[in-house]
Amino acid sequence: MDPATNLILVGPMGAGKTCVGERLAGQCGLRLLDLDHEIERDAGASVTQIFEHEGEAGFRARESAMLAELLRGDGIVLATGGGAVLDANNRALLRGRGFVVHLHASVEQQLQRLAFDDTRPLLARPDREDVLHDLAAARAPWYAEVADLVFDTAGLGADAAATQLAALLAQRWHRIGANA
Ligand SMILES: Nc1ncnc2c1ncn2[C@@H]1O[C@H](COP(=O)(O)OP(=O)(O)O)[C@@H](O)[C@H]1O
Ligand SMILES: O=C(O)C1=C[C@@H](OP(=O)(O)O)[C@@H](O)[C@H](O)C1
Ligand SMILES: [Mg+2]
Repeated sequence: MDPATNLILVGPMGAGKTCVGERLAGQCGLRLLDLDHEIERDAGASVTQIFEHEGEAGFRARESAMLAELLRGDGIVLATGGGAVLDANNRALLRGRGFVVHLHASVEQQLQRLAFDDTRPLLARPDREDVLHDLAAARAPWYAEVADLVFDTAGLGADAAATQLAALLAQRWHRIGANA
């Protein structure tokens, strides 16, 4: 962890990286960048379209390249995608370029939050619950490897999660140059 730099959110689909990240950035006076949104902007295509045309491997290559580009800068809140921790180089970059928060959500919460979502290609199948359990088991070591802090969003709406996380970060994240 480099205390001088960025705040990075990792965790599974539906944990709230994007929506809690937006609120948190506002509270911390930082800019939110969302890795998926930046990939989509750069590609001129949605994540789903990229998966369709280039496969998951194509998406992962774009994800690694964009992650490296975004983490060249300082002073951002970065909401990653759930699979950004799969690649060892990505994990080294995450650890080296920011304070990493693992936003945790249970599979039950993920299923509820994403019940009507059709923008996540890995969940475009009937056995979503099995997929989410398998991904959680496979990725748990990678989230643990990169995380400086684990924050469980259970029972908290996005606003409350951001407020509580901001309070925790004021104690735990010693950002050089920050007033807090
Ligand atoms: N703490 C929360 N409480 C209730 N709903 C949430 C919470 N966090 C996220 N959501 C909802 O879950 C969905 C996915 O959130 P999102 O921020 O896109 O997750 P991620 O980026 O981690 O995949 C959105 O509809 C969002 O409003
Ligand atoms: O878990 C994953 O592998 C993915 C998570 C998604 O982002 P969110 O975690 O923001 O949903 C997105 O990057 C893509 O659909 C793949
Ligand atoms: Mg997201």
